[in-house]
Amino acid sequence: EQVPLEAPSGVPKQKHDYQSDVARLRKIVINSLYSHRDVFLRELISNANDALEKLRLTALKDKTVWDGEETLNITIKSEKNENGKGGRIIIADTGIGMTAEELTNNLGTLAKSGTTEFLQRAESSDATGTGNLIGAFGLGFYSSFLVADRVYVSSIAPKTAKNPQPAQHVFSSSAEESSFEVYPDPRGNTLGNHGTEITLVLKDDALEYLDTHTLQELVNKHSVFSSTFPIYLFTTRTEEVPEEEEMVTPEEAGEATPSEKSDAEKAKLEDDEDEDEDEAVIEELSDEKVKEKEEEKKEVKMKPVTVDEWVHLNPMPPIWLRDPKNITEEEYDLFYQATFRDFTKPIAYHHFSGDSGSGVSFKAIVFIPGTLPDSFWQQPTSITVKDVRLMVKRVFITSDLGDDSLPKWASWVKVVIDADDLPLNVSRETLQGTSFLRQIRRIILRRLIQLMERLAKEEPAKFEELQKTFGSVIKLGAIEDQGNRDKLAVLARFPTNQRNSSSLDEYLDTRKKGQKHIFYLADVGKKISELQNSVFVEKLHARGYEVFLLNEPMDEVLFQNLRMWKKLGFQDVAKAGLKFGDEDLDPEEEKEQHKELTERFRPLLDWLKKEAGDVVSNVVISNRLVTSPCAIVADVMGYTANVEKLINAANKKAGRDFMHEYAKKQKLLEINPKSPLIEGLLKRIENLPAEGEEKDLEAEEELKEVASILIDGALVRSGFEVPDSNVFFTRVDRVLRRSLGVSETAQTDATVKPAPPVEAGVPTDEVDEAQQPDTPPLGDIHFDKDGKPRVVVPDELKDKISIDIEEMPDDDTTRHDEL
Ligand SMILES: Nc1ncnc2c1ncn2[C@@H]1O[C@H](COP(=O)(O)OP(=O)(O)OP(=O)(O)O)[C@@H](O)[C@H]1O
Repeated sequence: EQVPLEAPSGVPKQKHDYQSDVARLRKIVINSLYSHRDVFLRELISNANDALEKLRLTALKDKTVWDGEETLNITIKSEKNENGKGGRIIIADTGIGMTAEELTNNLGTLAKSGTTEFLQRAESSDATGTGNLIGAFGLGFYSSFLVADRVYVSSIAPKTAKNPQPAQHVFSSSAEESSFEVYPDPRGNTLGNHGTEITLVLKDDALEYLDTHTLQELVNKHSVFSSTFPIYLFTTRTEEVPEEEEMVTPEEAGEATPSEKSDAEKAKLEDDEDEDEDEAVIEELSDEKVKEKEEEKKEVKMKPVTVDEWVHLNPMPPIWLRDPKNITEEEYDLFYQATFRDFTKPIAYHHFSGDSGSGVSFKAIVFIPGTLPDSFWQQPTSITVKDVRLMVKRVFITSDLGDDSLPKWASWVKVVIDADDLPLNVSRETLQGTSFLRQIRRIILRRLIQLMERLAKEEPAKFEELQKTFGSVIKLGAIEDQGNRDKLAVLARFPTNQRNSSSLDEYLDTRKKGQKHIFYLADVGKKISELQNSVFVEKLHARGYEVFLLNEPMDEVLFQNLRMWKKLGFQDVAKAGLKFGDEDLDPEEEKEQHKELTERFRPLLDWLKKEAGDVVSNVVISNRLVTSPCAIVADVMGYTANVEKLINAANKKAGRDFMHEYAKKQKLLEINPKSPLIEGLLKRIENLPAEGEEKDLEAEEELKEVASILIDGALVRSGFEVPDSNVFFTRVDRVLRRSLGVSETAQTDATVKPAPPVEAGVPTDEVDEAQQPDTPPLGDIHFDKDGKPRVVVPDELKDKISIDIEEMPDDDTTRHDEL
C-alpha cells in the first residue's frame, strides 16, 4: 500500500548513512530485544513529552515559539491498511519539532555518553542481560524498529529568527537499510506550527499493536507517569443511534482532533445541562400520553454508527498533586522510574506539601533511590545535583538548581517539587538570587532526614537497606554538614564487640555505671572479627563493656569531629589513659598500686626501654590487658595504628614532616603485670649478673632476642607495622631452633644450581615431552599419534561440537584469516 509519506519520484532526497554506533544499536534492537518490544511506545511517548517540555521552556524566553494557547498534547492512532493486511501506528506531539538538519543529526547519530560501553555490554551479553540494560540505558527512538519495518518521522520546528520559514520534513528509514533519507514532506504542512509525527509501518508479527485496547493497556502500564501532557488515543466504537440523529452530529463521525473534540464535548455537556433544566419543568404526563410517546419511540428506527473518539488516557492530575492517601506504593515506584529513568525501585519516599517560608506554597515528593552512582565515591569532586525537578504550577522549569544547591552528601536525592506562586519565567540564573532556593535546600534536607528517621523507627528492613547503600554517606553528612550533624550522627550505625550494628544512642543505653567514655577501636580495612580479638578490646570485652569497632575510613573522623556525645567523650582504646570509670580503688590508692607494681617491675621496664627505644618513648604497666603479655598503645599526642596508616599513605605523596616523625614515636609499650611471660622475663632480667660482675653475654643475647620478638609481636598485635619483617623472622627462626635444640649456628646448605645461559645462535624449538602439561590449554591445536591435528575442547563440549581442520600444502601462500 502506498504510504502518502513516501516521496514521489523526482522529489530531491538526501540520503545519509547511519553513524556506526547507531548502526550497531539498531542491530541490537532489531535482533536481540524481541521479548522487550513493548518498550517502543514508552520510549516514543517519553520523547514526545521531552519535546513538549522543550517547547514550553523555549517559549519562556521567546513567545513567538508558542503563544501559550495552542494545545500541547500527544496523540496515538492506529490505522489498518484498507486491504486488510498490515497497518501503522502514528504517534504525534505538538512539541518543539525538528528541522531537516535536526532530523539528520538527532536521529542519525548517537550523542549519548556511555553509548559505546552500553553497546559493548549489550553485544557481549545474552538477551536476558540486555533486557536489564534497556532499563538503565533507554533505547529511545531506535526502539521503533522493534515493531516497525519502516519508520517515517515527519516534523516541523517552530518559526524563529534563525529559522524564519520552517518547512515540514520527513525522515524515512527501514529496519534493514544502513542508511536513511530526509526530504520535504510530500503532504505539505500537516502538523501546524510545530510538532513531530512518527509513523510506524508495523512488521507482520507486530500487528497486535493495532488493537487500541493493547495500546491503551501499554500506556496505562508504562506511560501514565511519563508525561505531564495529555495523551490521547484514537478509538472507534459502534453505537446505536436514531436514524435522524445520525445527521445531527456529523463531527462525531469525522476525525475530531483532541482539541476540537473537547469543544464538541463541551457542547454536548451544555446540551445535557439544558435537558436537565427541561426536565425540571416537565409536566406530569398522563398514562395515555406516556403510551403515545412509547409508540412514537418504537417507530424511531435505530441505526448502528461508528463513533470515533479521542480518549484521554492520563486524566488524573500528576501524582504529586494527588492525595497521598489514594496513591499506592506501586504508583510511586512507577512514577519514580518513569521520571528519573531509573530502573531500580526507590528505597523510600516522602510526599508532602508545605510553605517555603516566604509565602510560596508547594507540593513535593522526596525519593531515596535504590542505588548510589559509582561516581559518588570515585569522583567526589564532580558530583552535581541533577535530580531535583522544579516545577511551577505543573510546568517543568529546571532540574539544574546549581551545583551547591544541596550539600555533597545529599546530592543523590531525587525530588519533584511543584511551587504554586513563583513567576513562570524563573530560570536557573534568576533562581540563584532568590531566598526560595535556600529554602528549598533546607526543606529537602529536613524532609530527607525525617524520612530516614522514620525508616529507623518504623521500618527496620528498609532501614537496613538504607544503611547498606547510604551508611557511609550518612557519616559523611554528619562530618561535612554542620547544621545537620547531630541528626545525621543519630542515624549512623557502627558494629561493636557485642552486636552487628549500634547507634550512638543505643550504645549509651548499655553503658556501665561510672563509664565516662564511649570506647572505640579504629583500624581501617581490618575485618571486624580481627578488631574484636584485638588486645585493646580484650579486657573491655571480658568485663562486659561495649566497644565500637570502626573499620571504615569515615568512622574515626566522625568521632573526632563529634568530640562528645551526650556529654560523654570518645576514648580510643588503643591510646594511653584508658579508664573504665568503675575502678575499685580511689585515684590515690590506684596511684599507689601502680607505683608498687612499677617498682617491682622496674628492672624489666628499664631494660625493655633500652631495647625498644627505637619504637616507643616509654614502657609502662598496663591496666587494659587480660591475657596478652604486652601491647603498643599510642600516647595521648601520638598516632594510633589507624591514623599512622592513613598518614603514611598520605606522606608517600607529600614529603614527611617533623611533626609526623615526632608523633610517630609517641607510643608506649604497655606490659601486663599478670602475664606469666612477663613474670618470667622479669626473673631472667633480675638474674643477669649485676653491674660490675662478669657479663653473661650469651644469656643477654638470648634475652635481647626474646625482647625484640615480644616488641615486634606487640606492634603487630596492636595493628602497627613491624619496622623490618626480615629481621623479625630471622629472630623467630633462631628462637625456634633453640627451643628445638637445633644448632643455632649450623648453616643451611645454600648452594644452588645457577640457571644456564642460552647458547648464542642455537635455536630452542626442541620440545621436552616430559615437560608438556597433561592437558594442553583449551583451543590449542595438537597432533594425534597418527599425526592428525586436533583442537582441544572442554570435556563437556566434546560431543557437541566438531571442528574440521584443513591442511594447507606447504607451498600455499594464500592467507587464511578466517582460520
Ligand atoms: N518527538 C520528538 N520531537 C522532537 N525531537 C525528538 C523527538 N524524538 C526524538 N527527538 C530528538 O532526537 C534525539 C534522539 O532521540 P533518542 O530517543 O534516540 O534519544 P534521547 O531521547 O536523547 O535519549 P533517551 O530516549 O534514551 O532518553 C532526542 O534527543 C531529540 O533531540
